[in-house]
Amino acid sequence: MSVSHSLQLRLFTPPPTAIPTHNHLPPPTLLLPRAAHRRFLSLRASFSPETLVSDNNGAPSPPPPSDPSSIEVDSVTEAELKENGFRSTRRTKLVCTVGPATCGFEQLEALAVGGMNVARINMCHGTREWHKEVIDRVRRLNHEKGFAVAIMMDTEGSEIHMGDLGGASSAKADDGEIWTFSVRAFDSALPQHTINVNYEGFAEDVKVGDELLVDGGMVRFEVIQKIGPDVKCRCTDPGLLLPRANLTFWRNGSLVRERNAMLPTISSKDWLDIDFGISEGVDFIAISFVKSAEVITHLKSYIAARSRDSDISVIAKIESIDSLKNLEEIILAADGAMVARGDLGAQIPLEQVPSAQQRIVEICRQLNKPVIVASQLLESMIEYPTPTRAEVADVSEAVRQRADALMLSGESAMGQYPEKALTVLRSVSLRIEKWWREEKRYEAMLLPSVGSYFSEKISEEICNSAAKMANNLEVDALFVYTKTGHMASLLSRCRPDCPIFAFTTTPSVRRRLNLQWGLIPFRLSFTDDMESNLNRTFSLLKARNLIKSGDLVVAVSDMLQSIQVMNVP
Ligand SMILES: Nc1ncnc2c1ncn2[C@@H]1O[C@H](COP(=O)(O)OP(=O)(O)OP(=O)(O)O)[C@@H](O)[C@H]1O
Ligand SMILES: CC(=O)C(=O)O
Ligand SMILES: [K+]
Ligand SMILES: [Mg+2]
Repeated sequence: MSVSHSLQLRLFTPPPTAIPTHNHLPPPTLLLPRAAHRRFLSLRASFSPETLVSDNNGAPSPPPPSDPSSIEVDSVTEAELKENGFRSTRRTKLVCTVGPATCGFEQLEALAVGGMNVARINMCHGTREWHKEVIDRVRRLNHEKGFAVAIMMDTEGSEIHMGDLGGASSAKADDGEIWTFSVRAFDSALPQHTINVNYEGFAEDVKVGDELLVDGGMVRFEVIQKIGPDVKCRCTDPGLLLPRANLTFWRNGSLVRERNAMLPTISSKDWLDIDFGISEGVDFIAISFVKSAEVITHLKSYIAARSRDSDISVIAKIESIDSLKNLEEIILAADGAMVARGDLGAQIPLEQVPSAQQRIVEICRQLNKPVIVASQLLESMIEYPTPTRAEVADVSEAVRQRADALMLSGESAMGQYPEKALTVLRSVSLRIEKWWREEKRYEAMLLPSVGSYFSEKISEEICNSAAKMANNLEVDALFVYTKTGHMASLLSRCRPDCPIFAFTTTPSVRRRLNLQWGLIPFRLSFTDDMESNLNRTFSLLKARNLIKSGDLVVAVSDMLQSIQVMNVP
């Protein structure tokens, strides 16, 4: 088999008659037939000369269908593009945890309209039937209203957590109060000031004098007495106890984890949930409390064997000391990562969380994996309609670090102002992104080569060059034609100034691209003939008023490894 790669750099200038020339291109001087105006500079790396990619004058391409509906993009993006143009589209993606406050069809639709790119369901809470209904509603929303909201299933993991408070939505623990934490299964209602704990070994593992942290320290207790399965604790830091909040215990200032470190990352209940996720065709599975790369590799091969066609991306949640120790290899094995600051902040000192976040975001970018910054971004908005200034600063910092996505947890799952919280994420993202572009704050981040094969390295070089060209020429958009989504993610990694229109053939790839920075995923059927793909895309997008004549575009594709620069005819 012959191997051929071509890196083509084309400068396509349309005839001057009908088409306004972009101010970065010199006006053409002669009126010639169309083909003669295609000035191209081509730089080719090829292993076999006879397979050099031609100038697309080979096989005739099928005529472009005239039906404009054969390109799919979500209605919110479409409206945004029409109203404000390319420059103002949001680049940072938004994930919303769906809970009792947002599980209805209209509520989900309001989130989608507000910019939700990914809906997260947390298997810690609710029944499988409940989750199935949410998945069905999101699917219906996509189907009926043209959204491409992806679904992320988050596993429970083998953490130690409280029971469900006997149906109460929360309970207040006051300073000095004595509460009982028990592994007993209570048949009837819970006695007052009693908390059920899910971990059998709890009473054996804790010692009198240990500090017990609820929800990473939102509420604290001191262990004062052990009576069989019951552990009596005195509240030292008062606060609100939420159903199934997680529990950690500390001894002499450090986390005790000898025993729960032996618990599997994926519990037997998690495997059932994963089977459920696979059969429902979720787009992402996020694995809680990942300790090593092996568990990710293991899960990925399990998914591959179970679901031949539906690719599910595996997101490693970084929320434990072990995951920080094995960070590079975990991220390398996974398809993406989440900075799960809630639990992370319970496992390492709080003041170390910001630097851990920065490191995780940076490594993900270098290894070309999408990264989500999660937890407490707008925590006060669970109760109040406006965020604190500190929360806005925290969101800004994550956007400034150029994370792929931000996530709402309780704010959207059970808060009073889910849509308002989403609006805050959206407007802060837009503002910080704009500021970044205006200030031309290009970071001096070296993007190492991530591919193992020569053809992958070529793709990387093409994307790096295309992104640089797009910035230097101040083009309106990058176009990428990608079957697997890989070229799109390589462009996203460069964090270019302009939006990236990612054309892909399958709905599931389109949904998964929705997690990545700066990508506007479109579904479009295309061929190996780039000339015909481009012409077809131009006419379809023009018919929907999404682009106009004269817009300057840089296009790359993973079928024909090329870079083309052109004005929309
Ligand atoms: N499906 C659900 N049903 C009921 N309550 C939910 C559901 N999903 C989330 N919640 C509520 O929203 C809160 C925040 O949601 P989130 O999923 O971020 O919580 P978490 O338990 O802190 O996360 P994790 O367990 O992954 O660390 C939860 O503590 C819970 O009270
Ligand atoms: C999201 C999550 O699991 C955490 O912050 O702990
Ligand atoms: K979880
Ligand atoms: Mg967690």
